[in-house]
Amino acid sequence: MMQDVIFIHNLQLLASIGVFDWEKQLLQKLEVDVELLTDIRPAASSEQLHQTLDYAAISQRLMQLVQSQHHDLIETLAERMAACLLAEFNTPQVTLTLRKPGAVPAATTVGVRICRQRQEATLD
Ligand SMILES: Nc1nc2c(c(=O)[nH]1)N=C([C@H](O)[C@@H](O)CO)CN2
Repeated sequence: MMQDVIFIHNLQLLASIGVFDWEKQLLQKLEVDVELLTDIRPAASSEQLHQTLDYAAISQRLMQLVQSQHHDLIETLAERMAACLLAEFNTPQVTLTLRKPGAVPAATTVGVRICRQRQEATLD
């Protein structure tokens, strides 16, 4: 069973995000954690970056996606991020947490967590 994980924790992004008009006029801080299922053994034995999931490339892609357009809901952005990672990187499953720390002043943070699998994925 494939159970290794490449992860990125607390990737900080500036995004045009929110349902209210004032939120369309500025950028707000978002934080992302992602975990991508993989098998690290081929890369571990070959030491070849192309045989694993490049966390720098994944981070770059998420930053690019966030900057591409305004999103009203963090749900929409989280789904787009997970779909993008499943389509463009060699992983059968993505778990993603998206936080919007400034959204509720009385709370440390708020957000969503989703787990999405590739349609044709078999996990064992
Ligand atoms: N479940 C959600 N609730 C709310 C969202 C959201 O994206 N998902 N967004 C807002 C506003 O944009 C808010 O962040 C402004 O402070 C409210 N609730």
